Amino acid sequence: MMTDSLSTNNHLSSLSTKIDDKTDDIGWKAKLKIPPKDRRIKTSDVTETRGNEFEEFCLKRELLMGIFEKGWEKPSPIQEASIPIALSGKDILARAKNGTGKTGGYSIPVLEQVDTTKDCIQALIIVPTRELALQTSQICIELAKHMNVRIMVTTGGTNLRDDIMRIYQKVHVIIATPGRILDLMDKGVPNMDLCRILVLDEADKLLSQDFKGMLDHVISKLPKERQILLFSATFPLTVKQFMEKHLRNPYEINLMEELTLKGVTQYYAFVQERQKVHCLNTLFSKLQINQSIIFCNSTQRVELLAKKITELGYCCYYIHAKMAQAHRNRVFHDFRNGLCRNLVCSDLFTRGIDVQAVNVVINFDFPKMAETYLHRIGRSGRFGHLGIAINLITYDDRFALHRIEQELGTEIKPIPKVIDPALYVTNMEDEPHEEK
Ligand SMILES: Nc1ncnc2c1ncn2[C@@H]1O[C@H](COP(=O)(O)OP(=O)(O)OP(=O)(O)O)[C@@H](O)[C@H]1O
Repeated sequence: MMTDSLSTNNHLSSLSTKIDDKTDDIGWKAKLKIPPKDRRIKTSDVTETRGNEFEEFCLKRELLMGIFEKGWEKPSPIQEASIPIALSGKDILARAKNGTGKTGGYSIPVLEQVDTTKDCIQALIIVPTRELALQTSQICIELAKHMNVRIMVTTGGTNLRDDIMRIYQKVHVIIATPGRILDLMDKGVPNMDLCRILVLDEADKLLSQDFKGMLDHVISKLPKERQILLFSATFPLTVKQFMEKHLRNPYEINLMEELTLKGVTQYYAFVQERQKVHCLNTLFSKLQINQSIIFCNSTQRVELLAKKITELGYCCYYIHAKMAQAHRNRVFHDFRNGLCRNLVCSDLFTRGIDVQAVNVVINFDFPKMAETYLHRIGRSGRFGHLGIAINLITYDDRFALHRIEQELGTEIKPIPKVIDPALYVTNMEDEPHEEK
């Protein structure tokens, strides 16, 4: 009898534990600090999913908490496609449109795979610019908020000795620009023996001539058994050689039937070089700019134009690679926080930079390459939102305009007298808005 009642009691207590677990299971989500919902219209570039939930990927509870507290309710198409495959340990080449969530597509599986009981570097994420490294590390830190993962960012333009000291403390994930991580590796500072995951974000840029084979060098320092994840919106043929050399039977994801974003309407205005500033002035007076990014083709022109815009009476920051890093950081930080409406920049900001409030991109100077054009206009219309891209085209640019239109299979229309605000202005009533 005794035994029976004991076993019944045990049974009851295990039942109540299960019920507790269950309520806890429901309860943990209710306790999260979820940011206000983003109710802006989104295009099918991010809404056309298979209907998966983040919970379905068998992620650690702590990671799920970070994802939901970031305001990410459901995985975007690239996240649905890449997370399960990356978790299976396969090499991946993933191509998806700008602003559709590639960062989450690799950082979620990276964070999930880190074993926090081990005191060693387990993943290396490389990106082409310092600002992008900062942005990416910020996202990883937010996603890992409830985990014990130690994340470190290391880029040029900062004190090398400080970074060396930090690496000697416990680090699990490093986010770096190529020059700095190679510097550190050449000094034998980070122990990469157990770093089994390498991510190249904006992979085609990292594998371009701009980085002179640096990535081959980085890979030579990693263990033989490793997983490589390549992400970008553009994969020119030049990437093939690298793939054949370093990737093992990679899983290819290509979510880009068309190349341009559905939410971004593109226009051109024919102008003479000397009319460009006047034309920009007209655009400023007519457009409803929430925030804008204006691209020039050289650092000199960035500074000159920023000066002219300021003289016209508009608030404007500028950023390019020849500025001191501390200054660059301040500009990036303040622009992202909406302290100024317009940012003039070089191609430093062409890739990856995510400022959700940008609804207008202006190519003050038209780029030469279709890839550059695509990434530049992708600074607006983030996560399926609306935006416009306006290109100032001189006589000399006319062939490049047609070539890029053809290469991207897209239409860049002549600018109409009036641009319908419905194409690029969302109701920002619920959002913080600073008058300039
Ligand atoms: N699942 C999600 N739900 C809601 N928002 C998301 C989700 N995933 C990402 N985002 C948001 O979408 C924006 C764009 O994401 P991200 O910068 O990763 O895009 P990307 O594809 O890497 O863009 P690019 O090609 O320009 O580098 C970010 O502001 C990010 O917070």
